[in-house]
Order: sequence, then structure tokens, then C-alpha cells
Amino acid sequence: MSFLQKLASAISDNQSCLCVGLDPNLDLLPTDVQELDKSDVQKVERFLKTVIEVTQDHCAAYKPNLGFFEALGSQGWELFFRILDEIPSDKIIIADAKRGDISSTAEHYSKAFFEQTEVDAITLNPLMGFETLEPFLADKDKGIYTLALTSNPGAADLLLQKLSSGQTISSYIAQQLSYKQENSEGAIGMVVGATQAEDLRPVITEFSEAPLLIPGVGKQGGSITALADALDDHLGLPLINSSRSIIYAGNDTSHWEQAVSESAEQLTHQLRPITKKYV
Ligand SMILES: O=C(O)c1cc(=O)[nH]c(=O)n1[C@@H]1O[C@H](COP(=O)(O)O)[C@@H](O)[C@H]1O
Repeated sequence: MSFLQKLASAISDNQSCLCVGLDPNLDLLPTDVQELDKSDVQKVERFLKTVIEVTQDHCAAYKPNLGFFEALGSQGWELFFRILDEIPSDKIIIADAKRGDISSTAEHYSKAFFEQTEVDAITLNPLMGFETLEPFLADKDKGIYTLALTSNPGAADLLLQKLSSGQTISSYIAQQLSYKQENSEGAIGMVVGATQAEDLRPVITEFSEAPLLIPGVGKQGGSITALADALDDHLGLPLINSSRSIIYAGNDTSHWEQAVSESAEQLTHQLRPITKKYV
């Protein structure tokens, strides 16, 4: 099944465009997990397995962020593989790795993620130029999400700067990606921040069929209403990511698993005006 077919099925089967971000921070684990008589890696494993178990009825995708696994050392990398095995096979899995390097290195990043793991997609940084994306685009069963307009304040430092044409760098990236998609097997998507709703439209208009990965709702404060408005004419399927507001939702309660499940369910419900446009 192609990446785009799998993405469409994952969203329609779950009636949800929610992507649960797996960002395991040792300092934020629920108290009863922190108090387990186990190693840090074992605690994180227990935590993430439970998060996946209690959220899988309410989401279309999971996005493990490699930084949080790499911070646990070599065992963290092994844990990443075990966590991938826990994710149901009908979910989209996005490795949030934000890689980007010269082509010969990119070929190895592509092998590392697309041949050695079961992920469906990877996040990429296009700063080194568009040819660096090519090694990830040979297979129609795989997708890339390229940073286009990030959710953080620093998006203003570069991505929202204007070129002499008057176009922002974000819009230019989107335009170039749409040209690249014409000659690529793999699916090209874009990362755009929910916190940037007012600047989103000119960017996504340049590539209206792009699947979107949209972080920034929840802890970063992006508005779902403003996002729904900005996505009004967009054709590509969106995945809306939230990490901390879901996976640490239960930290102040004794039944944290239930709070995690409820927060995923609630966000899926809040995203309904967006989801129903696409299913
Ligand atoms: O590529 C990403 O996923 C990403 C891009 C971006 O512009 N902003 C952004 O927050 N992210 C990631 O999305 C997640 C957001 O986490 P929360 O703010 O906890 O929902 C983190 O894993 C970030 O690294």
C-alpha cells in the first residue's frame, strides 16, 4: 500500500487526524512510573507501551521523536525499535529525526530509517537544499515531512524572511516541494506549525496537495479554530500532532492512564471540524 493510501485509511478508519507525539522526558514521567524499581529505559518503555495502548483508539498516527530516545544512550536506540513494534500496523509512524545532509550521507539516513525500521515517514530539514531529500523519495510506500514553517518563534529568523521576489522562504520551500513531487515516487509532505495559523495560508497554497504534519496545538498554544480556518482550501491530508498535552495529561492524577486516553479522545473530538473535511 502506498504511503498516501495508508495515510488516508489511517485517518478514515480512526475518524481522527490526531498524531500522538512520543517524546519521553524522564522528568515528566507520572509519579508511579518514576517510583518503579527499574532502570530509566525500563520506566520509559513501560510508560510508552501504556501510552500507545490507551491512545490507539483515538489517533491515526504516532510520532516518536528521536532526540528523546537518543538521550537514553545506546539502549534508547534499541528501545526505539521495541516501541515501533508496539504500534499497531495500521497507524502511520513518523520518525521525527529532522535529518538533512549531503546526498551520500542522506542515502545512509534513508537506509537507517526506511530499511532498518518499520517507520512510514521521516521529518527532514531542507536547509542543505532540495537534492538532499531525493534519497528518501524512491519508494511510494514511504513519505517525508519537510520543515516548511516551523511552530517555534525562530521561524521568524529564517523561514518567514522574504526573498527578493517578495515570497517568504516558507512559501518558496512549499513551491519547490510541489515541483519535486512531480518527479518523485515517495510522498512529499510539509511540517507547518499550528502556532503560525496567520502565516499558513500562503505557504500551503503553494502546494495544496501536500500531506501536512502540524505540531503546535496543546502546550505550544496553537488555536484549532484558526488552524481549521487556514486549512479550509487545503487538499492534502493533515496529521495534527500533540505530544506533552496528551502523554503527560495524567501527571497530577493517580489514574494517569485514563487521563492520557481521555486527553487523546478529547483532542480528536476538538479536531473533528478539520477531520470531517477529509473523511
Ligand atoms: O517536526 C516536528 O514534529 C516539529 C516541528 C515544529 O515546527 N515544531 C515542533 O514542535 N515539532 C515537534 O513536535 C513536538 C511538539 O511537542 P508538544 O509541544 O509537546 O506537543 C515535538 O516533538 C517537536 O520536536
